[in-house]
Amino acid sequence: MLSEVEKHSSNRSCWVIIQGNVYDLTTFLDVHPGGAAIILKYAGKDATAVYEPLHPSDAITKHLTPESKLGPLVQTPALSAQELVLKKVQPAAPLKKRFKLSAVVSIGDFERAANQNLAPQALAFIQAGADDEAAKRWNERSWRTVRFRPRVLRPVNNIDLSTSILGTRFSLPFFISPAGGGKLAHPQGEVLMTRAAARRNVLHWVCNMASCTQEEIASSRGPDQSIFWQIYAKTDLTASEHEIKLAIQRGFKGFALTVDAIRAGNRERDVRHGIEEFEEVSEGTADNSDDFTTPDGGISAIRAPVYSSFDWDSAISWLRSQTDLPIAIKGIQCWEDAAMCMKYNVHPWLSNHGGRQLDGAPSSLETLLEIRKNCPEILSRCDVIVDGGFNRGSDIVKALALGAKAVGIGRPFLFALSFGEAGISKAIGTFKKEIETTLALLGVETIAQLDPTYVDASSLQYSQALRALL
Ligand code: HEM
Ligand SMILES: Cc1cc2nc3c(=O)[nH]c(=O)nc-3n(C[C@H](O)[C@H](O)[C@H](O)COP(=O)(O)O)c2cc1C
Repeated sequence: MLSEVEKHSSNRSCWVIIQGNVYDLTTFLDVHPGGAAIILKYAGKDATAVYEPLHPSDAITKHLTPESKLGPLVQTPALSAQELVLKKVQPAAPLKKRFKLSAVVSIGDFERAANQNLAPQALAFIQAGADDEAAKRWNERSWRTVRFRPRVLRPVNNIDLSTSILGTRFSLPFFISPAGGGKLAHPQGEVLMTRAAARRNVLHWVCNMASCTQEEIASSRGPDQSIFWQIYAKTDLTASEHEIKLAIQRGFKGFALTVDAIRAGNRERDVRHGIEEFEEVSEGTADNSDDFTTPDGGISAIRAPVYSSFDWDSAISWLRSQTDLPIAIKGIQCWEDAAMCMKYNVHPWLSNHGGRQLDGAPSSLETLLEIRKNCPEILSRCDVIVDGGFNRGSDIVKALALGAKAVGIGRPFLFALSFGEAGISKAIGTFKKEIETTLALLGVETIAQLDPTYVDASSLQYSQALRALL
């Protein structure tokens, strides 16, 4: 049990969890080639995320006695990750003033509200992008470089936003993107997203790192509600196979394999949170200039290791051996990989993970335009999904006009979740209203009527040069 491990957190008794097993490293501390101090930092905790990149795979068998292995951690992985995440969030000080839902006017206001209402560490985890967060900023700004070419004197009476995503019909062309840590925003977590999605007939593409279990989410579904499941392939592929099997039994109607995160991105906003940067200096203060240890990776570091040996052939045949349901590959960042999706009969999901993985990655707009230029048939043969930086309905319309089938929304819905189900519902309604207004002002009534003539993306090339300054 995790609570038992936590009791052994000193040099008198030092237990550490690595890859799901508990080790007693007390006697190993003095002979550890990396020194005792670094291990003691993780005493009583899970050190897998920091251990793995630093050690050869046979380090444990070579350097530890068999008795050091106390056994597997008795707990489901989903629960232990969740417990760890929630433990890391310092309780927010009681709020004197809370941002109220009725004051939210735009999607951006949900982030302003979250800044006020959420615990700072939860906020840092959700907001974080990789490195200097340039990709995260560019995601949003790149869409702003596209302008519309409205048509006038066209009858616009009934606007219909319904569309199909991977073969299932939904009322709106955007969806709740898979994003872990819902309970950081609201104690009930992702089930509230599922419920709000049911009311609005919007897709909730559930994340396998969700803080609610697959079962809780599946059973909170409304009648006839279709939800999809996103997976990371875990190093233990049989665990992922089991998860997919259960998802199929529980009625999930589509899958995504996320491929842009075989390592966790360097999310410094998350890592920096809570670090005390200054220390009192007095004569005799120890010189610690050779202390090369860095703070643990914040909440982002708490995740199961991802299987990193797939190539296209093995990944798709593995997925196909598990399910016949439609599959999207999430994290496509160039037209060549989108063409691979088409070749393998899966759907490309153009995403840079909200700028959380590789800073310098293209925004989904750039990848979409690459596809239009180099291999436009992808757009007719696959459902091309895009995400990253969408916080205006008008930007969603730009993506649809350029050939995207649906748009994923990540952070805005996490911020909205801080208001519970009502917040999610209001966020969906806000996007919907903005899309309807945009379509009316463009002179179209349905998504099918949109095409690239309604937008002009030519100024993107000039803005690209400015990206470095963002
Ligand atoms: C399961 C117990 C562990 C064993 C058997 C072990 C073994 C080793 C070995 C053999 C090395 C030398 C690697 C090399 O030179 O290639 C090493 C280095 C190191 N280990 Fe561990 N280790 C353990 C746990 C940990 C933990 C929990 C941490 C915490 C983060 C850690 C952090 C480090 C660091 C920072 C280095 C130095 C890496 C470098 O110099 O680049 N180790 N360890
Ligand atoms: C806090 C957070 C957690 C996320 N967790 C996952 C995840 O577990 N799996 C995944 O495929 N994508 C994950 N994403 C990425 C989102 O699915 C999506 O690609 C991204 O958030 C879109 O960018 P946006 O936040 O600007 O809308 C996460 C994003 C955030 C912000």
